[in-house]
Amino acid sequence: MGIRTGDQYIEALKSRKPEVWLNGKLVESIFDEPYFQQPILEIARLYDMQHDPAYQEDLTVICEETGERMAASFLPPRSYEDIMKRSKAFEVVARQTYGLMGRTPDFLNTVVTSLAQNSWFLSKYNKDWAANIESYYRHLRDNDLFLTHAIVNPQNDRSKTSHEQSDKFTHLGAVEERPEGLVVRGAKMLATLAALTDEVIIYSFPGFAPGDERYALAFAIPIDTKGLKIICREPVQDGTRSTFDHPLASRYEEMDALLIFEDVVVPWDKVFLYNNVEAANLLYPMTGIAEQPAHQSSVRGYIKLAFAVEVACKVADSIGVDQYLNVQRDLGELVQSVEVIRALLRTAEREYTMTERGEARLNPDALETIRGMMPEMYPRAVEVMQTIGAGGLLMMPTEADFLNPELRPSIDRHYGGREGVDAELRMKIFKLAWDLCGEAFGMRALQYERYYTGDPIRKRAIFYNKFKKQHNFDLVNSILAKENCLKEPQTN
Ligand SMILES: Cc1cc2nc3c(=O)[nH]c(=O)nc-3n(C[C@H](O)[C@H](O)[C@H](O)COP(=O)(O)OP(=O)(O)OC[C@H]3O[C@@H](n4cnc5c(N)ncnc54)[C@H](O)[C@@H]3O)c2cc1C
Repeated sequence: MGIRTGDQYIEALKSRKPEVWLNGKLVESIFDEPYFQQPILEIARLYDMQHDPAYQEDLTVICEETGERMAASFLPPRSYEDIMKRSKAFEVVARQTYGLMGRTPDFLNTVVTSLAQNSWFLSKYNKDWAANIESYYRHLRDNDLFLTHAIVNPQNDRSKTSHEQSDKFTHLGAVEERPEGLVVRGAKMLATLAALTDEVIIYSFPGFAPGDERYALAFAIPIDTKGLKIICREPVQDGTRSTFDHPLASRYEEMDALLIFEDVVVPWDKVFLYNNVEAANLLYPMTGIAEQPAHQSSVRGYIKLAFAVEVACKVADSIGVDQYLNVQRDLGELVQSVEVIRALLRTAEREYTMTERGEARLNPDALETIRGMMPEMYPRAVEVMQTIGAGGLLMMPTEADFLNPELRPSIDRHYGGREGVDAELRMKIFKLAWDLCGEAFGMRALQYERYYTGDPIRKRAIFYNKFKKQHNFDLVNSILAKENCLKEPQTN
């Protein structure tokens, strides 16, 4: 089939009925559910862009195997040109959603592409796993499917591993092997956009201990597979909020969910890893699933940060406070943080290396530095926005007030900004800012930057430990090696 249109994506959504729970109710029709409608249209728009002559060259490439167009995120990177082709595609998608939708289809396309490109690693343990991921990659690519993923065990008791939890199926694990497939039971988090996707892929961060064999799993299934329960978090919008009042929250709500597997049968040809703690722990370091998705998320994060910084600058300019030194200092800091991320991204792309098997991998240190800095830089941008917007963020009336002819003269008189910024423009700017720095939507977007790629604290500690192991400390060693003799005291 090749690249899908938005309509084809929506038709697929309408054709199935996954078990999605929202606000205590089973969702009857995903497409007709008001909470989901606008985000569905945003995703559909991304599929349509693949067919739009204005974007097609940036977003798609011709598949060598099929001769059809495919999303550029399915292109296995084998050169600098491939890296930059993908980078451009990630950026076009990110710009469309202002970086606020983190789990657009391109994200997991890169995960499956990197797993398939490195199937040699799985074949060391089981030839079928390698063949399964390769054919899954083709299935995903050729049908242009939309995936969610859940790779983290719910918190429950973090001081214990999976097999030590009081219930052995609190965390997702294998129950039994049957001829038709592997039966799995338990929960996994935090599947963003799960209700709106076609399929889900499960794998895990490293960290399995002996005894955790049943939890060492990787597989994929359609989102409407029997026994898969999707429980959504409390929504941040209800589908009726005005785009004037909530220009971002009303459009880009990415619903997160807990996935509970109630004796779900995973066909054997969709199992990529099972019952092998060593393979599960090495999956990240050996297959590039850290780097390829990190490329997508770095580009997206860069756009999101750049957007937040632009909003902060507009807030300051609209009320004339950016003439003050302290405000200029804060905004200058934010602009520099965008430049830091941009520079790191370009470094990661330029300083790629080729693996023995021909994969072009971005510089992992630069990518990890982006992932280490963003959890501080993005919240800082939000904090500066709150500080500069101050009380003004809390006095904005609604679209209904604005449209009321009785109120309008007062609004026009009292809600304007500096000269040249009328009440409508100022309200629009401040409402953008409020969605980012006050609304639940904005707090979720902030929490996303902190945690979407794992715990930033432990990730930074891992980064330091790797540095210590691999770095030769030649600068300091060279001075230590010099003969810095203590001078003998001069005697006359
Ligand atoms: C908005 C959002 C969207 C997300 N989307 C997805 C998604 O689509 N798919 C997906 O799979 N995941 C997703 N995630 C989940 C994300 O991967 C996890 O939140 C992240 O890995 C952190 O894990 P945790 O939330 O369980 O925190 P925990 O690991 O439980 O950490 C909680 C706190 O305890 C500390 N802590 C916990 N364990 C230890 C330890 N062993 N040593 C030292 N300190 C410890 C941490 O430092 C942290 O401060 C999303 C998260 C967010 C916030």
